[in-house]
Amino acid sequence: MSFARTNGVVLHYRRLGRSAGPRIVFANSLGSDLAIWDDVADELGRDFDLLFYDKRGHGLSEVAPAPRGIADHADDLAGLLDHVGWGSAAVCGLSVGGLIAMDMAVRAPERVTRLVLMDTAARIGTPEAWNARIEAVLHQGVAAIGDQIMERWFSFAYRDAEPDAFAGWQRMLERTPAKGYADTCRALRDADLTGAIARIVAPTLVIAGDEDLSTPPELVADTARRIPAAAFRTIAGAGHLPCIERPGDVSGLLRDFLSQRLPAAEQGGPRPRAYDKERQDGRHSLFR
Ligand SMILES: O=C(O)CC1=CCC(=O)O1
Repeated sequence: MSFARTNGVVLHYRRLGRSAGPRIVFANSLGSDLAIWDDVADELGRDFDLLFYDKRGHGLSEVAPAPRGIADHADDLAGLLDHVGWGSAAVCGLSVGGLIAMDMAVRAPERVTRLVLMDTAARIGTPEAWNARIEAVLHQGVAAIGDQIMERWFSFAYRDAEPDAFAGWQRMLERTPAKGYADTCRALRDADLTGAIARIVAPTLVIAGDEDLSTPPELVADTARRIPAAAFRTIAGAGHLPCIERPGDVSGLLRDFLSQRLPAAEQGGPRPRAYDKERQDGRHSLFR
């Protein structure tokens, strides 16, 4: 368990895996903490250098006094990379974590070697829905919306097959500080990267759980189409959190994507011309 003060806030983070391996940092969804990646970490840790963290207002990270936008979350992540001495890394973001990852890929492309966007979109939800959620959480606590959110997070099959785990993930959600949760809802409400993501240059893999009710696959696919070098894949039998419901499928997709040879770009070096040509021609297997 480690902590770093970055961008004016103390973040909780954890490093796992093979320190000489390719680097991946994982950004979490609203109401979750870094435990959601545990099974993925078990599968990827042999080969990859892994960094997990709780975004501000979540898990063991500090709740900042004032609400901040997605760009501030991306700056938090950049500060954490500085703290651990990573100039660049593959960035994997889930839901609001995906917005954080997209923002970083747009504003600091040199830091993002590859991008994995999971169950996310350039714009998520409506201002009205976010305002209603903020009101509910600030007046009644996160538990007041817990049942409703859990229905969107997990497939019915998972709820039936894993009742104890389902209850455990609901406790994670409901223990999120109300202010940290509401502040992140505000950041989501105000975020629209629809135009900006056309500028993403990192090779990108976009993943959707085919039973996701929060960011349905069509919405996720629409975001993939707006990113120049993006491949889109669905995971069968998963809701909004495929890293919990289908960690083997998630790890397999990440491993394939991150193991494809993009030599000099891997740790932030210049991308070879041949690769760009291949990408433009649509011949690279990830960009069909
Ligand atoms: O809580 C939800 O409805 C799902 C979600 C939306 C953005 C996020 O990070 O999670």
